[in-house]
Amino acid sequence: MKKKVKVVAAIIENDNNEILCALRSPKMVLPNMWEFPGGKVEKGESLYEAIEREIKEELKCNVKAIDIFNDIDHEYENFIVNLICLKCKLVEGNPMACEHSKIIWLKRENLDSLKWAPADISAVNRLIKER
Ligand SMILES: Nc1nc2c([nH]c(=O)n2[C@H]2C[C@H](O)[C@@H](COP(=O)(O)OP(=O)(O)OP(=O)(O)O)O2)c(=O)[nH]1
Repeated sequence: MKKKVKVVAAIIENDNNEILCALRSPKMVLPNMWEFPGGKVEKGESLYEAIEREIKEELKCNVKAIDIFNDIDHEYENFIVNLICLKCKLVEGNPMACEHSKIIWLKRENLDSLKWAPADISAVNRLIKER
């Protein structure tokens, strides 16, 4: 049976209504694909705690998780991901790409110009239709 991993990812919007997109590095699983920054939920953590911790670790800034935007299971070749995307608000600092190859801010209508990790497509499509 395939292993299932629970992953939280942050949808962070700036004052110009742009959304933060992060490019996975060539060394990561799913190399060179775009994602919403985040990572695996640890034992005993709430989803909200997990995303706030992951963002601090990966982007060296503080966010507050507001609510769950999208929750889906996606089956990859070697594992199943339960990807939970949470809307988050930047509360302190500016995101810096420490583990990612790069991060960019994009308007909703341009989100589909990137090569997204397959599990992210449903959240991306919902965001594009959101307004
Ligand atoms: N962070 C993140 N991971 C995603 C997304 N979409 C998607 O399929 N994934 C997959 C890629 C990875 O297999 C898994 C997350 O693992 P990760 O490597 O980013 O998490 P982590 O920082 O906790 O990893 P680790 O090195 O500590 O084990 O979920 C997404 O939008 N954000």
